[in-house]
Amino acid sequence: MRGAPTQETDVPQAKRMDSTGIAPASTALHLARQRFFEEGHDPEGLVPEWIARSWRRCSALPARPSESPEPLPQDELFSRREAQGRLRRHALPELEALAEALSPSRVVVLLADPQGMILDATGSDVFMNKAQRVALMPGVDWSERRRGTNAIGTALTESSPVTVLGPQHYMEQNGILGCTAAPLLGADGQVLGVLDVSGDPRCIQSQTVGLVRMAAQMIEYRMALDNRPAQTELLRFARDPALLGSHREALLWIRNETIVGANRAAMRVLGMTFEQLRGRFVDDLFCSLPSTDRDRFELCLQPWLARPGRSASWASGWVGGKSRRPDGVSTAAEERLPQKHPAAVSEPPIIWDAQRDALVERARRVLDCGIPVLILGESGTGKEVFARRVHQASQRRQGPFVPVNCAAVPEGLIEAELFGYEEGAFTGARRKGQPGLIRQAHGGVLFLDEIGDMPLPMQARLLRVLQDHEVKALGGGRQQPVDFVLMCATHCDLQNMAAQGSFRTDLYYRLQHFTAALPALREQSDARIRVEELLQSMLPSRRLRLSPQARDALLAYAWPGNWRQLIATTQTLLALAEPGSCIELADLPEAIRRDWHSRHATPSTAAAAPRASGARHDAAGDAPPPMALRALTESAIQAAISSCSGNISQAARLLGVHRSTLYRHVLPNRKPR
Ligand SMILES: Nc1ncnc2c1ncn2[C@@H]1O[C@H](COP(=O)(O)OP(=O)(O)OP(=O)(O)O)[C@@H](O)[C@H]1O
Repeated sequence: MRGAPTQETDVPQAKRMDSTGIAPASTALHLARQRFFEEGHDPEGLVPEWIARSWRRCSALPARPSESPEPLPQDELFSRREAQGRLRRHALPELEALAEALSPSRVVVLLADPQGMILDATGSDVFMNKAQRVALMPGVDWSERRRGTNAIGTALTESSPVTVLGPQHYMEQNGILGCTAAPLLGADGQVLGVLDVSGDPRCIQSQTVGLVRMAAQMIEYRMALDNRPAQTELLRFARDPALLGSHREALLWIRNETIVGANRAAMRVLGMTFEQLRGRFVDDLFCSLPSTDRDRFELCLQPWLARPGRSASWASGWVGGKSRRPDGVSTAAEERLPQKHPAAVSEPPIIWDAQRDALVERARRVLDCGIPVLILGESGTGKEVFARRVHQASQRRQGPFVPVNCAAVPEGLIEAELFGYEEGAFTGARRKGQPGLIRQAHGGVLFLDEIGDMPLPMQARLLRVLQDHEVKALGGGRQQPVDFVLMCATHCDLQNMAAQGSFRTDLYYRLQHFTAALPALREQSDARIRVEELLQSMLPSRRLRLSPQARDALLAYAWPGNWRQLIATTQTLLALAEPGSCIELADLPEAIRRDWHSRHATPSTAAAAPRASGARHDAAGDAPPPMALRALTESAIQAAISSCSGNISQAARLLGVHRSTLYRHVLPNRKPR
């Protein structure tokens, strides 16, 4: 059974937390644990009701949840990810934006499939390492059956957002976690997956809970619009016309005048559950419906639905299916609103200029002659966006564009991923073998991102493929001809790496014929104009304004994460602000506020600034600045990287951490792929 549209009761629970952790609730909680686990008494009244329900369910399980679950083998995890391609396509950008918004906290953002299997994780590597100790990582099943009461599993079972803090977890070992999760629901009421933020229990604040729910709503909205069931019409409505076209608009799917689907916003606006809505005639709910597919219409609620405080009229619009014109003339499906509210629904705009166009054109000419293109630039400068534009402009635009992030593929798997493998090539190989990404790029472009991180033996194999235009899969088989052009990207100094022996010189000479260097945002003389352009194209969709101070802070900020950081920040501001409101300096992320304060500091404001931005401040004024530890870490990392001539894998070995951990430090805004 699908529950009420939202389970708000867990927010106050999170709110009750103070800076010492779960203290206010802890006495009752420990008493509840003792009574339940040692004396067998029901915990009702001592813990939130969904925790009590879950503990009861877990104690009735035939087998105790596992304390040390083994993660799935890599290839099985790949298959599970492949099976959830659509979910991941819509959810991963939100995971990234959430991790960005929560980055100062020690949290990880997780995506799990409808069975509770964690597919993806991104966020603080400090907490990621801790989470791995309790197997909170991709490839592990966090259903209630396997891991007892926990936010992912319990949200799935309850079909409702839940927060589980510290000892509320069924298993004692999971008491180090604070987790808040929201199930991702399809229009037909099916659970499509779960979005979760986990961290130290003190990091799970009511703001975290709100952000997770908002991100879940955003994912559900994108998925809903991406997959309208056949023969249905979509009625879009909202209490406030400004919400039309945003992820907060209500959606009802209607077939033959009957409701067959609804999103969470529709359930909330109408005050009905999915079960109460499904099968109902749409005329039962509304006195009048739009007679055409106009995008603005005063919609009137049936008197039986009207309640004090519930407004009876909304703006609305129809999409697709048969037209509701009075003359009964049918029209083809029309997706009108997304075009009218582009920034709210569609991807953020790409800001381009004539200079980049000229660079694309030069790269296109080179690519069309079969010569590799090397793109240089810091993380987030748009190297992949650029590569895709070159591909789209090239003669190979009908062929595939296959991106591979060499830094994100585990070292042991990169060979199989790239070159493919034959049936039974190694333990855990998929039964039918796999063609490999190089062969998938046949007729198109292979884009190797972070080529500087490709292991040396792989570089030798890649070079052979580039020379022979043939590829041979692991585990035997014959050489197969391949026709692709290579585009590569890196933020490393490949020439220096080649001189130091950590990158093959012959491969370097093969790649460096044409390089396109993309400047960091802060290096562009017209950066302020570019940032303004992006803000101008995203903010009006929600009728948002910027206070002069907020505008100045955003325009003057150096954006170390470049476009990626700028977009994630703007999307978070859009998500959090009320439509029609004015964004103030205080609404901006701490780093941007701090930067603004440091530039506008007078002797007296300098002392007040950190306090205003919420940072800790020592009364004596001689405490180390809050960033000292991070600065120390960064300088140790930079020293290790330079002593290894930019080779991340070597630097990671030197520091005794995994290279993906190092990448997260060097490129804090990397996207998972
Ligand atoms: N010119 C641009 N205008 C607006 N958004 C952009 C622009 N270039 C890139 N972006 C956005 O910034 C984000 C990062 O882009 P992209 O992945 O191309 O960067 P990258 O340099 O390849 O990063 P990395 O090296 O970390 O893989 C994406 O969300 C992309 O849409």
